[in-house]
Amino acid sequence: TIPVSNAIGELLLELVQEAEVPPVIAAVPLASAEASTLHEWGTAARIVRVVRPPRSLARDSQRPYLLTLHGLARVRLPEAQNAREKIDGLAERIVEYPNADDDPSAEVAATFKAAAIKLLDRLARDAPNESKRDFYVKLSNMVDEVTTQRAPWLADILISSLNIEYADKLDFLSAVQSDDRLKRATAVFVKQTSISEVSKKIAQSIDESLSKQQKEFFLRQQLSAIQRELRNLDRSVPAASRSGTPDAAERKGSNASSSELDDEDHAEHEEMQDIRVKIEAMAKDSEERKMAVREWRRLRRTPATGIEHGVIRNYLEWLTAVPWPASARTTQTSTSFEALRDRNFLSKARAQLDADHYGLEKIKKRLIEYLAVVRLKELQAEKESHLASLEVEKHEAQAEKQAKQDAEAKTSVDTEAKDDSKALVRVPAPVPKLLTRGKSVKGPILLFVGPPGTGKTSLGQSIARALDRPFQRISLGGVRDEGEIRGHRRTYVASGPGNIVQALRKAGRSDPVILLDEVDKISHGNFHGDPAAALLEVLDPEQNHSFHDHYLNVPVDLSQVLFICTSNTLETIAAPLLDRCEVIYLSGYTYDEKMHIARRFLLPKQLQANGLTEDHLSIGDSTLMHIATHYTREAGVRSLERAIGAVVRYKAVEWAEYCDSIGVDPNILLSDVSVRQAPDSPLRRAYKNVVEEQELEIILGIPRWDEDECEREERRGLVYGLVVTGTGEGGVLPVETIMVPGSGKLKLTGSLGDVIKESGELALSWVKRHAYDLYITKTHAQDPLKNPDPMDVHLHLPSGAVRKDGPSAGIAMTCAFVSLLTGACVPSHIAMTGEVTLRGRVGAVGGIKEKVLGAHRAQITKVILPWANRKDVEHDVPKDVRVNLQIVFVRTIEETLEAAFGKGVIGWRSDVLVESRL
Ligand SMILES: Nc1ncnc2c1ncn2[C@@H]1O[C@H](COP(=O)(O)OP(=O)(O)OP(=O)(O)O)[C@@H](O)[C@H]1O
Repeated sequence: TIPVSNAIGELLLELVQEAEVPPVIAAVPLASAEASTLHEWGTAARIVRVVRPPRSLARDSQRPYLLTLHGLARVRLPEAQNAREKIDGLAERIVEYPNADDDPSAEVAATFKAAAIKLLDRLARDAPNESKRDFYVKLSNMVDEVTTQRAPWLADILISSLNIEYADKLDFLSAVQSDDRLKRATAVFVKQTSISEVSKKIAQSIDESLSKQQKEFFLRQQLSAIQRELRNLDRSVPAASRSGTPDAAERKGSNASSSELDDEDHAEHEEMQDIRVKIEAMAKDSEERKMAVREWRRLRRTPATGIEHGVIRNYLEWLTAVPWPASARTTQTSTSFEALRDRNFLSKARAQLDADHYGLEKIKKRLIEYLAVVRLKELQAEKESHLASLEVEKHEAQAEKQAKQDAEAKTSVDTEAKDDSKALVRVPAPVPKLLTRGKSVKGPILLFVGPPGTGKTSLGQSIARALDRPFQRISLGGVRDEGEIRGHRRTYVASGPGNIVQALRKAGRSDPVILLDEVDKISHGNFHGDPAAALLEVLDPEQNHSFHDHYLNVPVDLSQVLFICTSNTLETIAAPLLDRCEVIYLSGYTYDEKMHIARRFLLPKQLQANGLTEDHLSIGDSTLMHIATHYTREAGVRSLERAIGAVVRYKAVEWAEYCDSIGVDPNILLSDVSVRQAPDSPLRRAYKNVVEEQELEIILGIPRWDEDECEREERRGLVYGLVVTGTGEGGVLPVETIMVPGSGKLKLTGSLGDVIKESGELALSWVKRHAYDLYITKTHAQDPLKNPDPMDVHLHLPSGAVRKDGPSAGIAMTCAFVSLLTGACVPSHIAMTGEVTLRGRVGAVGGIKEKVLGAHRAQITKVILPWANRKDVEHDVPKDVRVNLQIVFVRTIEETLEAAFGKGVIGWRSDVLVESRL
């Protein structure tokens, strides 16, 4: 059955209706699919049926007639080339009937049958479905059973019904003789068989290479399809049947609106893409990129539901989140170098430090020097790397030029008959390196040492602000495990990177300022490794460009990070760590400085934090001073800030109650309230925006330091020494002595170390040696502790739980023994520090600034210090403290006794004042 155009269809229909027997026509194919000329051979066929298109579509001229024909014999068109126009008019006389009644030879028929069966078997094997296979099998059986005479007829049938090239079919149609037809059919079948064999082979090999990936792909597709189905199933369960379950409401909510929780496939895909983009942004050939690529591949291979998948994914997230220099450079150069290139950088930095901190002049000066050095080095490094990149560009241009020249030379060498002298051996010039890594661009590591609350941490923040870099703080207090700094290996459950890498990630840039807080509180070697040793690697500029974090397991470049350490004391810091740092001492503030800090920084900060303004609350100088002296006793300002915060909060409550009572919004200013005040009401309260000194007891409670003041008394055997506590704060410590019945021994208590014990014994020995000169005994030979009655001396330093050591209490203990044995008292406004020798000399001691400031805070008015410490007082003690304090410098114990007890109070037999100079 073939479609024919409407015109031909109408004609044929007429013909059929007019004819008595079914008419015979010639069906002639086109010479090729695209050609407009006819083929020379066609088929004579009887018309079986002509079908008109349905009436509803009749007007549609595109709709063809369907013509069913019964083929009878081959026909030939001698004038096929120009038969086209005649055909359109349906010519009557055009064909010849060649005679094709000869018998084929048995041999040719057998070959034909073999070829046909082979092809049909192959087609049956490769058939995509059952019915096709049956079709080929039936044909094959027909071929097998056909007689030699009928073989050409079967060849005609096979060629017409198989999927064979058009040109081959036309060629076959042109054959008339039986043998010729069989031979041509055999050739076509052999060709078809080999085509199908080759294409099967190709398909198989492609299939093998794809099957692994496809298998994974198909499985994943199936998995997600199953998950989707399960979700749909879950949604279709009636809400009532789930209402008893705890998460019913939640699920109901998610059904109602298409929540982002449903979109997990999409989110998952986006996250993976994000990781991918970050990996691609990493520097080529860098360790981190290699590692990331390796892990990425592993991730793709592991099933998404496995534990391993989560571990690798977590690792990749960390690895890609660290700001690696190459990926970060583009963003950070623009901002951090911008700040450094600014001509006013130093003056701006100075202004920043001044805006954040009061006083600390020497420290600020040192910090400005430090910042200047950092700036110079960074700019220098940037210039060098710029030059290096120019060098690289130059080198690349040269290499390109050289390659071009070489190519030209080669062609000329080829044409000039292989002249050896022209063959140039070029040695490539070494490629200059880009200075991107391993280049430390910072100054020394700063270590701020001082008592709590003296602004160490906030100075670090100011430095970061001045450099326009992110600030991160890592608290090392109580860090016992090396893993906290270096991370834990990935084999540990729930492992992660150390706090250095975490800080880098949070900073988001490879050049932040990282403050290592409380380095003195880090613990040293134990069975968890040595965190202090790990810190050494972090801080060593020679090593930290390839810091090793156990979790990431690739070197991390810390050379761009500015590290600043803080500590309360130097005593517990390991020597190698101390060696890497430049120590800057912050020794505490005088009351005057505290007043300034409170007024300019702490009060405004607390007002803002508690939602008030200066209009709502003002605290007078004397009130602030009362808070500082009676409620705090510290080197820093942290307790002061807390106390001010408590006062501000108290007033904030008062203000809110007041506003509620008069019915106004608490946001308005106090000055506005007076205008809008509501008429008198019984609920109305009063509000006073000034805090007086006497109100403090109601707000802050009973002063903490009043009792201590009272306890400082003038007493036999009691002397006040000056100390520095473990946190670096200076203060006053009483040295108490009493006589108890005994046998002339010395008893020392109060958690004393060896050195302080020895200096106690030394002081007593000196007093015993000079007991006669001091009018304690009547002869040189008498022991003051055995005469008239045998007694023991007990020396105690209060705060027994706090460990004390050092030689600096020497003169205080000596004075205490003298007071105990003579009965004379040292006034309670005097405090002293100094080491004694057996000869009665007074030696220099440390911590003078802290001690003097501590004495000043404790309202001591006279301090006795060793002569050798005059320079410390001159350099370190603020002028306003020196003005308010009488400082006496002493060289010997005799001078100390005179300064402590008063001139002439302690008698001295003058005949012994001659000391041997031998
Ligand atoms: N000179 C100052 N000027 C202004 N504010 C200051 C000054 N010194 C300290 N402060 C303020 O005191 C508070 C405590 O300071 P910070 O936290 O820096 O103390 P720290 O020395 O780091 O203490 P710690 O040793 O306990 O860590 C901060 O709010 C800080 O702003």
